[in-house]
Amino acid sequence: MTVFTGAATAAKSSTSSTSANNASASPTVWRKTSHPPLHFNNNETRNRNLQMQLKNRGTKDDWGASLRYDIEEPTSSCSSGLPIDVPIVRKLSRPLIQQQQQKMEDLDETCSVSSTDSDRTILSPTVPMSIFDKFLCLTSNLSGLISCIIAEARKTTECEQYAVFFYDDDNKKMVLFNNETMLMTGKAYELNTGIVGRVGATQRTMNIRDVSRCPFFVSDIDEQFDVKARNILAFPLVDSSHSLIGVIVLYNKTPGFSRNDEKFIKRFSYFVANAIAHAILAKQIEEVRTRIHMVEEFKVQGEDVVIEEVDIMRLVNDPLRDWRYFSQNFADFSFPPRSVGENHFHKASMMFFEDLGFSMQYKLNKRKLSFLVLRVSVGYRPVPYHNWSHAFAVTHFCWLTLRTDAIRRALNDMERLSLLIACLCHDIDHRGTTNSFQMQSLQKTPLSVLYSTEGSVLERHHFAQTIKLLQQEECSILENLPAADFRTIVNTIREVILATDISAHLKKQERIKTMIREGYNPMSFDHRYLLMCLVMTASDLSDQAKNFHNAKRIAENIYLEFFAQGDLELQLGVKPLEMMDRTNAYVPTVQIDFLYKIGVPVFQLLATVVPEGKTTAEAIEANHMCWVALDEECRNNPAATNELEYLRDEQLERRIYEKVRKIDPRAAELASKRFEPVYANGTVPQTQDILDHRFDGYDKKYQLGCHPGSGGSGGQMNGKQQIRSLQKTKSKVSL
Ligand SMILES: Nc1nc2c(ncn2[C@@H]2O[C@@H]3COP(=O)(O)O[C@H]3[C@H]2O)c(=O)[nH]1
Repeated sequence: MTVFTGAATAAKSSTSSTSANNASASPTVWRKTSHPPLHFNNNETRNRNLQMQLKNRGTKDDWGASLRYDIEEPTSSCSSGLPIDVPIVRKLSRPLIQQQQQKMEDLDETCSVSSTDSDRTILSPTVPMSIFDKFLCLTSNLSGLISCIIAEARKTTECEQYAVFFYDDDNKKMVLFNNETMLMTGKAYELNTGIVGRVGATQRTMNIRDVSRCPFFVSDIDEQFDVKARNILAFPLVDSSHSLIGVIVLYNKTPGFSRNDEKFIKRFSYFVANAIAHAILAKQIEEVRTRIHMVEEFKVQGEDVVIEEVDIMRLVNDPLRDWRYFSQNFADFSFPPRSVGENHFHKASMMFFEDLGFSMQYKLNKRKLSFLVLRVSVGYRPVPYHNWSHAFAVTHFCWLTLRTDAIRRALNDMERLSLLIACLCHDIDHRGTTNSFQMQSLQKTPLSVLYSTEGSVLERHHFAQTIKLLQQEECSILENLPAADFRTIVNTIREVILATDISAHLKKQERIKTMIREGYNPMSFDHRYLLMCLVMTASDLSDQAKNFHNAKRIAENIYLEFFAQGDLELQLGVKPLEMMDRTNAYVPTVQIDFLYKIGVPVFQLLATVVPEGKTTAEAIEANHMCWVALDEECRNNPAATNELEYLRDEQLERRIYEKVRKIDPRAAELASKRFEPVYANGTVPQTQDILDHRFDGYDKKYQLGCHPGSGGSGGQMNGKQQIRSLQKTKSKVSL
């Protein structure tokens, strides 16, 4: 059997001592990197091959287009005198030659390196099976697999850069792998163009010593990621079914890629090809799953829920209600709207449109409005906080604001109608996880695939769901509007729903402060936009501007969501934010920070434009004081905050009010203000605690054990300092 270990046999152009790594033989004779060795005993064959080499000299065929090799388990290596672990490489694509036993002395005579033991080992680098085990463990993460493969290749070949191309069999193109979410989204090139395309077409490795002298080199193709190629080792990835998977290009090794590098690559590429083939298959399966999920995402949440005719007729036939039907205090800014009971949310939502005159003014079809309100309510998922009761509470606060003289003067009717609809729909299909969860989670949620490039992933989805509802025949309440007005309202709804992304609000906060400081100018489109965003954000945070009991209980629901997300992230191997990690979160300090940096400023700003809402700023400042007092109480007793139950502790709540009363009696009065249980006229008294959304996590019973967070209330000020700072601010800004 003719056995060779790739003994390099440059054309006899230089002394036999030429190093295997020598860049090339004399300039006039192109070194054949892996041309069939000439050390056959049969002189006739030898001469024929020599003539072929000389004939091909300097032509495109003389470019080290190695023949395909296959790796065969060592069988007779012991008889060949080769070290036991050297795999025997047998050519597949050459005519099977007379099996001849290769004597080691032949190697000395023909190979271009001295055949000492160490060289022989170097000549035939084996690739430890442990590498392939590593590859096979990564087939579910294509990017990770590619990184691992390249790391192994660079470790052995010491190349500077690399590029990976996959073969798109459908379009017969080589596609650059750019780590994008979806496969085959990179730049595509014709097969057979450039070195990449030639290696793909011939399925043969090419080792180009000097790209500037290679006729196949095409810079636009063969130089990717701003690499300036000097030399290239490009090898095909061909799986065990001889299908081309792709091409890997290694750039710039000093002084050039050697025979050994080729040998290594030939062994390496076979396993790499199969590992990548599996990873691509896994990726394609994942993409199909994502596409299926994305199709699901385009469905309106709850669209499978049948809206019963009886429910529609109950709303349609319900006589027009005055707001006093729900409670004598229903129109107070301090009234906690959930207390009317979930069975009244739909009716009250209908009343908002009537009370503001929109039903008459825009000829809103009552049946369609009923259908929309019912369809919106089933569009919310039963998560602890971002649920239908949150949407109702937000819409109630918006209704309170829209009916004030200040807002009637500041905004036109279409803007006010847009705000009301936006509040009702602003969190439709919320999953109880944050935007950053959509973007960071390892498996890329379908929403992040759909919207991640623009940011505000969830808000864009909420808007998409809203528009789909408004376009449904049964819910098209805006059908009687002129097309231009419809577009104006839809655009306004989009802007204010996007404004509910708290990170978007923080970017606008300074502009809103400037608008307030300079005085609201109704002739300014920017001022109108900023005011609508402020009303939307205040409505979204309004639970924190009610009494402390309401604020605390709703905050509990927020942390139920946060902790459930933290549990999910831990399962996914992602470290959750401290405030979402139930074992580390300490709610009082998170609340103190959130109210001081976001909540209180929002209602102070709103109160300067809407004097009728002045009490909301006082209420949220009072709640900030309560959280500071709660923090002091809990710090003395850390064990008490091991669960969220302490937020339901009525005795603790009374102690908080006593502490605050000593500092600011007015604040204590606002924080402790409770409304009698609400019995809407003629309905069953409320039994179930409507603030209660008991919840056991998205997929696991949650283990509690949060401990007080280290350090103060975050930022540079502790709670007491923040209170003093707020009191100073209040004295400056005339509320
Ligand atoms: N920590 C904290 N965050 C809140 C509170 N109220 C609202 N938020 C956050 O403010 C965000 C406003 O937009 P979202 O409703 O999407 O999500 C809301 C919560 O993440 C609160 O009381 N505490």
